Amino acid sequence: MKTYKIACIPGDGIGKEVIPAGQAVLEALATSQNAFRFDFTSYGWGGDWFRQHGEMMPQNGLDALRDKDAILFGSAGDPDIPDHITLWGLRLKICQGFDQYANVRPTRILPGIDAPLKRCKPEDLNWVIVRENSEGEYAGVGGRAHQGHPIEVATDLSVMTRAGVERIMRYAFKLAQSRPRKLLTVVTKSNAQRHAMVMWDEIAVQVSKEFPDVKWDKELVDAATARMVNRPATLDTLVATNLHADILSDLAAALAGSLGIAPTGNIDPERRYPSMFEPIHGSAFDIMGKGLANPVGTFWSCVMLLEHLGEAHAARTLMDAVEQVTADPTLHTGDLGGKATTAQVTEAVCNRIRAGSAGIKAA
Ligand SMILES: NC(=O)C1=CN([C@@H]2O[C@H](COP(=O)(O)OP(=O)(O)OC[C@H]3O[C@@H](n4cnc5c(N)ncnc54)[C@H](O)[C@@H]3O)[C@@H](O)[C@H]2O)C=CC1
Ligand SMILES: CC(=O)C(=O)O
Ligand SMILES: [K+]
Ligand SMILES: [Mn+2]
Repeated sequence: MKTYKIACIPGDGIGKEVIPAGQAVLEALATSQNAFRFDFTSYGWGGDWFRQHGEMMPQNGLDALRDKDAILFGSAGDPDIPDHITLWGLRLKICQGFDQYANVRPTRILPGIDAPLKRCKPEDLNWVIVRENSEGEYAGVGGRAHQGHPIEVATDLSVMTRAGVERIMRYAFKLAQSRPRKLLTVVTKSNAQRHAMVMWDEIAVQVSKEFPDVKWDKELVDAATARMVNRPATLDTLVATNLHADILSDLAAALAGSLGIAPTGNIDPERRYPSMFEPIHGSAFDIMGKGLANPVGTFWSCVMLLEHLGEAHAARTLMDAVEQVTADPTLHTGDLGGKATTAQVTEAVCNRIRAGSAGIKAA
């Protein structure tokens, strides 16, 4: 039987709660479908590892992940360690080390979820945000000098390469082409950022010629926020820089009901390295350790992981189970206005998976 090697990295905060939940639903799927197996290896990297070893993950940690079929990731972020240390020491080390340059963030309003926009029907909000995930504002280029003196200076330089922009544009156009509406919005800020973002726009025009059947438009990022709120149905696939898409995707998740339901894949489209799947949220210091975290963002990320592995049937089964559970408000966690715990939602999804496959076996 096909066995997939999956690295699990819960990381910090509620990552430690939602990743075991994700593993449980994947196990339930494997057991009930009996078509493939998972070989999970868990890594205790993150803030606790940092306290013991002075680093978020071992220097050569990527070597342990290299031969995995996929990585399931929780969050990097610890209340007692600066956020830039935790993020760069773990998540960005993996994303950049494995050149996972396409960060894919689908959002839609799942059944049973009371989204905050009163004029937005569920069918009006069905987006995928493609985030450039390897350079731009998060290239890590910059520095500080004269530290502690009145003349202190600090820079974070946004770096965009032609190769980097071309590959993310091509990925986004291809993804838009694969979706029914074949509609792409290129998010930019080329009015104020007059060098790299102008190149970004130019490359969008060039790459668009390879995709004559994709309708596309351009929107400045500030106006894009308003369009998401006021005219959500005019959007389908969006492509944006690392920082812009980071912000827009939290907004998208909130408009669909909660940060706790939104998934993402950090994809290496060329499959040179394993890709990494994670909920878009962070460590959620305010609720960590209480069993209150919504695991749906992780489950949906597991759906993306399964799709990446080519297990389309299992992916659909899991998404169906998740949607059956969100449809029941008694199974909503606090972020969705409910009282359910992480464990109750997880158990409910596992039960739906088992019931679904029992139904198929009986039929
Ligand atoms: N990919 C990653 O590893 C990420 C790491 N972070 C890190 O996480 C830490 C906290 O960051 P914040 O800005 O507070 O963002 P956050 O996403 O952790 O939390 C923002 C708000 O959303 C709520 N929330 C998030 N996920 C939830 C879930 N699954 N269920 C219920 N409620 C949920 C939290 O309780 C909080 O009120 C920081 O250290 C940050 O750097 C933040 C985002 C992504
Ligand atoms: C770090 C962060 O906020 C993200 O990857 O979404
Ligand atoms: K995360
Ligand atoms: Mn973010």
